[in-house]
Amino acid sequence: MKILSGEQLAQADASTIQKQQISSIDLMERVATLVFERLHQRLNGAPVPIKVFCGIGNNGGDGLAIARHLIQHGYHVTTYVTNCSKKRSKDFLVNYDRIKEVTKDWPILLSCKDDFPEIGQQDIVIDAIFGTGINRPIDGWMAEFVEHINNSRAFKVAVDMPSGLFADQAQNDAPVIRANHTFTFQTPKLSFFLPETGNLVGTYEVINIGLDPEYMMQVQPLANLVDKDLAQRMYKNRNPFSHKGDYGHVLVMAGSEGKMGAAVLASGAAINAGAGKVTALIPEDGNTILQCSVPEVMSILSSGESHVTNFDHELQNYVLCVGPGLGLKDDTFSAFAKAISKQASPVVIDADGINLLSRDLGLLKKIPENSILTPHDGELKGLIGEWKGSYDKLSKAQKFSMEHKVILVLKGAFTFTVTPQGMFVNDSGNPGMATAGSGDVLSGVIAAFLAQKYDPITATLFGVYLHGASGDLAVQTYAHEGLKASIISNFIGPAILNLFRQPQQQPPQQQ
Ligand SMILES: NC(=O)C1=CN([C@@H]2O[C@H](COP(=O)(O)OP(=O)(O)OC[C@H]3O[C@@H](n4cnc5c(N)ncnc54)[C@H](OP(=O)(O)O)[C@@H]3O)[C@@H](O)[C@H]2O)[C@@H](O)CC1
Ligand SMILES: Nc1ncnc2c1ncn2[C@@H]1O[C@H](COP(=O)(O)OP(=O)(O)O)[C@@H](O)[C@H]1O
Ligand SMILES: [K+]
Repeated sequence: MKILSGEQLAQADASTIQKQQISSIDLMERVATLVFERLHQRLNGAPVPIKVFCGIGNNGGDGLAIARHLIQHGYHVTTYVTNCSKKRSKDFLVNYDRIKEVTKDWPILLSCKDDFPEIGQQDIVIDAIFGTGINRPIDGWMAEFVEHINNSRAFKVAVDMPSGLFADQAQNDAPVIRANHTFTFQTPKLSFFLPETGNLVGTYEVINIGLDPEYMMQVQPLANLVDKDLAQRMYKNRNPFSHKGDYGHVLVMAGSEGKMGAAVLASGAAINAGAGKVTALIPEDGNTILQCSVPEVMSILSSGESHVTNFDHELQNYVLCVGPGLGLKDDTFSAFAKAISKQASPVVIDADGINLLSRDLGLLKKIPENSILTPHDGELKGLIGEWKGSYDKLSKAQKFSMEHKVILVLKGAFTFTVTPQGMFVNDSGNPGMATAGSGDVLSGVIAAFLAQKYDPITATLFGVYLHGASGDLAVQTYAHEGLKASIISNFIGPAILNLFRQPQQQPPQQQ
């Protein structure tokens, strides 16, 4: 699914009005009806007090139309307009009049602090103050009003976006409604996925409002969301007559004294994700640990006892995955430099591999095009330097990716994959995955898909998605707290099966 900017959504809106021969007021009615239906489905006529707060632009127009539908269906609705400007949108004004068709009461105008209504714990607040048209931080009495809503314990539903939030631009500590749930139109917004603002959205639900398909198809998005649908389309079926040679060989160069687990996790994950063969190049003292932990993985011992000191072996045709638990000793650096210089096809570099690379960024010239680097934020600093906020980080990462022709996997709650061709946001995963070693598993999984001849971008996106999806399945049995890296690895197979499982149908209702 594409993630568009506020500006692109406005263009999509205009293109829809032109091509579908629909007026803007009818499009607003379509949108409001879709939101109402979802609310009605959940509320099922419950007599809860609903307070609808509307701005004076089209987001406010949506709010007024939603309020009208709710009133028409017997809900207990009070409608308010935040009277912050005289410049009201045309479609806001039409819906302002239309509400009179269903109630004797005009919406209550709010113009200052004295007008703020009390908001009860049982209330449902519908936030339709500002959407994508916000063009500056909310200030003055409106800022106090946002705080007033946030201080209430009511359940808050945002229309399109929590008011005050910018769709795709940095904002400092500007006031924003802290929503519990957001109905967003056509595409989610970039700010939903960033750590500074993602928590303001609550859970989100995308409503397809039928914007012009031709525009949606050709527009170059800010990013693409990788969800179950897309992951399913990436999967490659196996040929019944295939053998292990068809699924590639991963060479995991990893581990040092006290960190052999990283080598075990990365190489074990490569096996679990379907690599035909996996070999670990590890320090001598780690051999027993590795062979006892994952018998499916072969080993090559480096001459160093406690850390890897050389890259001498006879293997041909393998995919290199280098870095987990490798350590930062000088002779490990030389072995790392030799290893990456010998590669002709894309490699996966993680953890200490990235730290070693940061020691001499000149080595980037030796890395094959489309190699995959999987830094967490600490490791990323060695590559792109410091940044100020997520938008700056993403822009520096994009520059780095294009300049060095590499794929960057920026790990986090929503992992961003930055490629020279564009940016992708991953939709799977949960906070149970914030546990030591889960990144090692990810690097093994991505290398396994490279070995299975997925192209580098697909191997990365599919690997990142499945890694998160494994965590999401495992958490149902282990809870966030009980999740650990080896469990995530063991759920990769079930996560692949789950890609093709349909959501359970509700049993038909008895008459
Ligand atoms: N995309 C689609 O296809 C569809 C979109 N639809 C809906 O339209 C919404 C976008 O509507 P929109 O463009 O009218 O902007 P909106 O968010 O209502 O706010 C703009 C108003 O707020 C004002 N204003 C701005 N910042 C302010 C501030 N800090 N403090 C105070 N005032 C501020 C600004 O005034 P001004 O800058 O002139 O002072 C202007 O009057 C979108 O989110 C969705 O809900 C659907 O109905 C149909 C399909
Ligand atoms: N809150 C979260 N939600 C979703 N995924 C998460 C969350 N926290 C961590 N993860 C995932 O867990 C992995 C952690 O990787 P990393 O920090 O490299 O761990 P380690 O270095 O211990 O192996 C990443 O893939 C990251 O996206
Ligand atoms: K809103």
